[in-house]
Amino acid sequence: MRVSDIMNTRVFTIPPTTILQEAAAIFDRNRIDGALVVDGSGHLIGLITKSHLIKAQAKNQMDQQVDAVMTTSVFTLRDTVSLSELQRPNRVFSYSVFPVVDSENRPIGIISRTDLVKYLSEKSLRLAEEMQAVLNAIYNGVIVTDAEGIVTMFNRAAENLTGQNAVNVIGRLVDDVMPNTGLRRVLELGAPELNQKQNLGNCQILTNRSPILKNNKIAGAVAIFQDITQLSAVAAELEEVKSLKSTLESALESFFENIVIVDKKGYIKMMNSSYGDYLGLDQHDVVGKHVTEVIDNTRMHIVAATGKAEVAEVQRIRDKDCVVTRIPIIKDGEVIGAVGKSLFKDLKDLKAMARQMNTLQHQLEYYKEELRKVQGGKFTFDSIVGKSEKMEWLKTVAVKAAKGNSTVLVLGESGTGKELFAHAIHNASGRLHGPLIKVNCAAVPENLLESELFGYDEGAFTGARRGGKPGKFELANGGSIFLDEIGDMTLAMQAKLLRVLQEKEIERVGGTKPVKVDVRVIAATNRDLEGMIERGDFRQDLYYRLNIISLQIPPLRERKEDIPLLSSTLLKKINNQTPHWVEGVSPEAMEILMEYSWPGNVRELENILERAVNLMDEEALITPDNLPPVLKKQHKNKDVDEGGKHLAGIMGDTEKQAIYRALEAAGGNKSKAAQILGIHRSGFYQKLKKYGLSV
Ligand SMILES: Nc1ncnc2c1ncn2[C@@H]1O[C@H](COP(=O)(O)OP(=O)(O)OP(=O)(O)O)[C@@H](O)[C@H]1O
Repeated sequence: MRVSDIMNTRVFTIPPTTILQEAAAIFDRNRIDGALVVDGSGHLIGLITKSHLIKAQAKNQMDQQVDAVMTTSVFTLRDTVSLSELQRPNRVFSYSVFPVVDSENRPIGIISRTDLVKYLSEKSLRLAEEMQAVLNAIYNGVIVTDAEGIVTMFNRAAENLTGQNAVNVIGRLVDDVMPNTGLRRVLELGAPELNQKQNLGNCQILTNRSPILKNNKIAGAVAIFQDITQLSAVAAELEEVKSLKSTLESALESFFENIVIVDKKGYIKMMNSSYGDYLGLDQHDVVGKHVTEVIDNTRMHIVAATGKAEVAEVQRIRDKDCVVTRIPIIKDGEVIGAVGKSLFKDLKDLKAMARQMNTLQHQLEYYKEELRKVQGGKFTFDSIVGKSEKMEWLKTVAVKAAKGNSTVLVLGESGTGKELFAHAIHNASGRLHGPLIKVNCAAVPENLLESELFGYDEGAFTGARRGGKPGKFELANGGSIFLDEIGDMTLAMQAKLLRVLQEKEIERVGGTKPVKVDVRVIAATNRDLEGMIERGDFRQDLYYRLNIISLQIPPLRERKEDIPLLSSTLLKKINNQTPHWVEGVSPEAMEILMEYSWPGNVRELENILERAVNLMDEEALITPDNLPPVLKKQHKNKDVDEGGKHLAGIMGDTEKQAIYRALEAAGGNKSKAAQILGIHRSGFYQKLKKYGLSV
């Protein structure tokens, strides 16, 4: 607003030569308090007021001219001067009237102090209203107090944020209505407090508090605050995203595989250091480059464009065939990029891993098998390989024998599979859920065998365990006991065993009362029990007890037709324990195996195959080279004989067959077989030995 809008237009001007007496008359006549003094050209040269006249009258100077008392440093207001200027200089208020002049300094009006005050108070009211409107319009809460801490301003945002009504707050001590504003402290210390976080109900606010200074004195305090709950949530989310990103980056870094991530246009967003190292590039330098510029034969940009995954593809990178997988990254149903990883940086790695896995798989199978063995007789008749007539017949007899409860005596040379039969019998019997306890009578020291078999009571002997110890018979209760190498038992032990078989009860060493046991006995030996009886080394009565059902397992040389099937079954077992996987036996090697006499029977066959597999590198079939010299030597001798078998050979074969048939007819009883053949028992034994036959 301009001065002319509010000025008083009644302008009284008088020349400087006017006598004061006259001037007083003009003032009275026109009821004015002052007049402007102008020169002959009408220019303002001063101001004379009633107070000038009063002072001159007191000094008896009323006959003097106006210019003697007028104020010359008069404050003139040009019409063009904005009223806002009037608020600044304090001296404005030291006069009761002020001249308003034009650009030529000619008075065009007068403005009184009363007008100015009136105007200024109206203006400040308007200003206050405007300010309130502005404050209400802003999003930040504003609380203003005076120097006493009385709230003078409280905007709408402050109302919303605090839940308080301005009407209830303004005019009251800030501490009474809002104890946490901190404004009292600001008033006391005069120091601003900026960026202060504080909780307000469920919100979090950020406040700036400052003192309001007037003439270097604290005239009040203001707090400006805003709700940063959402901002905090966003910041927290951002923190989370940041930490997730760094976790992801470290995860990718920790992978041994090469990993690259591209955006939908195929520009690299991330590459792990493993990939960078592999390419011989700095992983950070490649970010932002198109993937085709960085990785040979890449299809990452295609996958990012088509959204179609490509799994386990071979890609030549840096002159090596790598196995790579490319997966599109899909967000909200849209492909936004692709991640690629090369699992094997060289196909050779894949092969090595396949080999390793194969080995592990085989080892697993092996240990499973071993565990099965430890846990009990898990071999069944299906585990006994053999399609020869002799083996088929033996298995049929054994299956029948298994169903009953009678003692079974398994006879046969070492390595023929006696233990296998013992397991199979147990598992085919009604006792299969009970234990199968094995005792190798030859392996346990003679003096310990009794306590091993029957257990001992506490204090039975020095060093006996407290509480005693159950023997194998007690442990086998409800199941079967496999007494291996029974022919190696002393006569004294034989007597004790016989008693157990008869009484079906045992007596612990040092024990006083017998313990009933329900155990089926399966005994085995490779020794000639009948011959031992004759020599007085084995009790006949025990033999009869054991020999209720006897199974004579033929040696391998008498069932060579089983060799191919046995070989392939045993090879599978061996493969599970060795790093190589051998398919089978070559026809040439098989010919040698078929010719060999196999004194060690199936166990020997197993050992020879295992030896061969261990000597092999990558070959799939066992060849004659992989077999031990002793086998090949026998083969050569046979070749030499092949040209013409001399009579002794033919006679030997015939004799061997006759002995075998006699044994069969006698049900394995050697004395009877000798009788059938009409020869003496001792001569019969010699022939058995000569031809490697066993009962
Ligand atoms: N018919 C068969 N089928 C499969 N494997 C067999 C067969 N016969 C024997 N074997 C295997 O040959 C090895 C020797 O078998 P086993 O221990 O049963 O013989 P054994 O007659 O009890 O020997 P020993 O008298 O020396 O104790 C074992 O590894 C067994 O699994």
